Amino acid sequence: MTKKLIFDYIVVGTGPAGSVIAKTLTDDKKTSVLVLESGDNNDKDEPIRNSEFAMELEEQFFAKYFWQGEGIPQENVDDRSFEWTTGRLLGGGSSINGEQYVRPTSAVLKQWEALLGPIWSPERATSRFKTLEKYNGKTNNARVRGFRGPIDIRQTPDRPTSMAVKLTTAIEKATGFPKILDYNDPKTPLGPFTRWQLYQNPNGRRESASTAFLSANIMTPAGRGVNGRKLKVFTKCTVLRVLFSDMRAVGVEFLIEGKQTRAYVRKKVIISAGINSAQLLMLSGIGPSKMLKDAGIPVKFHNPNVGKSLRNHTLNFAVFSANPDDRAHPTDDPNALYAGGAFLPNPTGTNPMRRAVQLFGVGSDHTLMLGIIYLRPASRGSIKIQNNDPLKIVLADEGFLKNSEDMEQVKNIFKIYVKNIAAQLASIDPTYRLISPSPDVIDNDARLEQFIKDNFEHNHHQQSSLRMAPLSKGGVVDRRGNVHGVKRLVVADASIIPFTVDGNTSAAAYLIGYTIARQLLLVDKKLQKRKEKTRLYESDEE
Ligand SMILES: Cc1cc2nc3c(=O)[nH]c(=O)nc-3n(C[C@H](O)[C@H](O)[C@H](O)COP(=O)(O)OP(=O)(O)OC[C@H]3O[C@@H](n4cnc5c(N)ncnc54)[C@H](O)[C@@H]3O)c2cc1C
Repeated sequence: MTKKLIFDYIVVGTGPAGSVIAKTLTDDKKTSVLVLESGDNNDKDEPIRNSEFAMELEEQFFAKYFWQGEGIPQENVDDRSFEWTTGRLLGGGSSINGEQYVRPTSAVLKQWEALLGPIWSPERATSRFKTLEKYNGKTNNARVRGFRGPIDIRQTPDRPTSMAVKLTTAIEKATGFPKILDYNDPKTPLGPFTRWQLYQNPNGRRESASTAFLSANIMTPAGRGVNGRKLKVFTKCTVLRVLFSDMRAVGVEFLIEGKQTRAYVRKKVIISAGINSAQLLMLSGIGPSKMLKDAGIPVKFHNPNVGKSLRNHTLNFAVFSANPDDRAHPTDDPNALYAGGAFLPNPTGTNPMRRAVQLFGVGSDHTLMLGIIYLRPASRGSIKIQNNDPLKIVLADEGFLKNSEDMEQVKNIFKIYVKNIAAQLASIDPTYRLISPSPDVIDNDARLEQFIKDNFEHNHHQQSSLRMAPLSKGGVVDRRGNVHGVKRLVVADASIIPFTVDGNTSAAAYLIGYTIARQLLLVDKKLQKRKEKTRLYESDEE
């Protein structure tokens, strides 16, 4: 690679945020974008295309498709360590995740708007989701759903299994929330439902950021933009740091085919590296000055907020015996993946209209597992670099259950929701019995606490380590993703989520990527107009 690489923009990472940015910026066929992705293009691999592998991917974290690593032992979870990973392949996390499509609710987006202004309002978010999605499902509110966008969303299955019907009926009876048709309708954010909305084509294949935004109508298999699109995508290429001229980002240094190389920008560098974005900022001299100095990195801008405020939802499971005659998946739809679900408020009755709990059923022949996500954790973690080696894993402390309030909330979910759902399920079909935790564990506070620790997991919903907020309010980037303290450097991905989202995180990452790409284009347009005006003015003067 001898030619100097110069583009209008460089995008690091092809997860939901990076992919939508790359496509949106190059739509005009004038703007040039270089995309650098550490992983390979595995879109054709059976485990990636075939949604039936989703659960296996989540359990096995295959080295071929995932970043390999663990976070630091979690003090409040008996020093257990948990995977610190995301997809390392085209599409990032969206190519290996559990496919659940959940938009953040208006309650959360109102917080975003109050802090950051109208570009993040619930109304604008709804309008952007409409543009992005191609909803293949039912709703009572078609005005808020999109049916022609690039991301295929399948509501599935058409005919729910008896297992899903029993579970959701039990949730309905146990909580008093009636079943809902479309949980992504901002008007119906709470209640049980039999049909999940999954990132899938109509035929049940996985829809990822790669298949939606970097597909054959956008680029060739070699990563070149088609139909005049000025796009270049390099895979197997790991960005090491951002290059600066004074305080202005001018390019990046990266490894490709084992060689250290540089690429430069005319406009901006955009980091969309997900859980690795904080590390990239720190390696580039933006972060807490003491940590950077200790690591031997020259400080470009001291910002103690970098890597702080990391959040993740908690995940636990309750296991029920099931009726052997009930099927886990419909015979005609093995890609349905889940046996019903629900979004519920805090079980103790505080904030009764706000989502705090996500439930999802996973069936097998003789059991029903109920996944329980607590969506409003108060605990915060942090990301620290160990030294100036870009390939050295960070010290990721997820801070699970650090705030004792979180343990109380998870216990309440078991004591109130799980116990009542178990009672209702048993009354609907006595073959459904709560096996784990057993009812006596739920009734014993100390044993329940231990069960929650032993059984603790997470759903890889890491967010907010580079919060989008004013500097004085713990921010790392402004409302348009511009990194505080330097110029021409943007972060756009799940790491900038300003307030914890109340559902899975990839929809928020798509929203962030798309919104920021649109803002960049808008600013470019304004600058262009200003330049034209100046030119006119100058020619009048001549
Ligand atoms: C196992 C699992 C299950 C999940 N289930 C769901 C689910 O069901 N629904 C849901 O909505 N969300 C789910 N998530 C979360 C969701 O996938 C992420 O929130 C989402 O992918 C984040 O998008 P992103 O664009 O911020 O970053 P990512 O998707 O993480 O993309 C970052 C990209 O940057 C690349 N990259 C990183 N560092 C570098 C570097 N230095 N140089 C070059 N490239 C780099 C990575 O390889 C990756 O491709 C799950 C995640 C995991 C891991």
